[in-house]
Amino acid sequence: MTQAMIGIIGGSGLYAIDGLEDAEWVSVESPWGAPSDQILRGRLAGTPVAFLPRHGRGHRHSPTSINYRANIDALKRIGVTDILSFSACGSFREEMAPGDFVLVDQFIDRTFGREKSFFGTGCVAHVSVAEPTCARLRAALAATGVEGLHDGGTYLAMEGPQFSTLAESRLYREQWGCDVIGMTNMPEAKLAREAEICYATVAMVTDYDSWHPDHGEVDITSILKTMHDNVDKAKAMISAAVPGLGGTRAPCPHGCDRALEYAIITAPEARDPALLARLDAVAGRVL
Ligand SMILES: CSC[C@H]1O[C@H](OP(=O)(O)O)[C@H](O)[C@@H]1O
Ligand SMILES: Nc1ncnc2[nH]cnc12
Repeated sequence: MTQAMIGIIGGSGLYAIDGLEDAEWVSVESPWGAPSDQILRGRLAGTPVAFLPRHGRGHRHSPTSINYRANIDALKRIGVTDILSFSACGSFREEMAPGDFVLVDQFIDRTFGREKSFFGTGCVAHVSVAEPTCARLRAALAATGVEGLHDGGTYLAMEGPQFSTLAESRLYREQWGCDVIGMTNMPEAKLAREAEICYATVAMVTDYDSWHPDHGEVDITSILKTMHDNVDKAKAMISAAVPGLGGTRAPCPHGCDRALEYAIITAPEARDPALLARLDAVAGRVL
């Protein structure tokens, strides 16, 4: 039986968490390059936790330059079974107001120019991301009952780093039915699925993007202020959710932890040994 270790990826404004027992920042080497930062490892109410600041401490990496593969590989390598991703986002819904949190259940991936898979020439795999976040983790987060929580929402992942034009904002909201927008949760969620790690996103609303007639353009100063106000709520949510996810971990009822079971289609004799070596942590279970 697997022991749960909860990975927490902190987005803009969330660069560390407090209250971890035996906390230490550890360096994790990955064959996929350098992760965003060291990982803060410790225990929360006895449950092993590994925290990674997505942009690095001091916010050094842009959404495009984050090495998402190294981040997910490093978390897998130190034993993470479940990831709670925390992210700042813009809102397309009047009722999803700045300060509210949205438990994302779907994504539209409009990012480009990022490495989106651990697999490729020499080892081809196709996993399903029809349900890109884990319903079991979402339920645990919903049960924390923090104020202003919306259970379900579609997150538009854009490349950035510039915010959207008004026409894009209206398109995503009116034609595509998106609820929130951010720049980082893709390919992160896809890579977590390839690594067989359950993944859930808490999108923390900081602004109304640019569509809202009463709120004007997105402005980074007010985003950072709202984000600053959101951080305590995020930390409270982490403290409330993590203990219930700890202990011996039954197989995920939604199959996130078995995503690779039938996904690799390259014949064993056609596989590239160099790529297989890099896949040791991510896909070692099935290789
Ligand atoms: C600081 S606003 C733009 C920035 O914030 C979000 O990052 P994260 O998802 O890591 O919180 C957004 O996606 C942009 O990268
Ligand atoms: N409006 C917005 N668009 C993209 N990413 C964001 N992060 C926070 N607000 C955002």
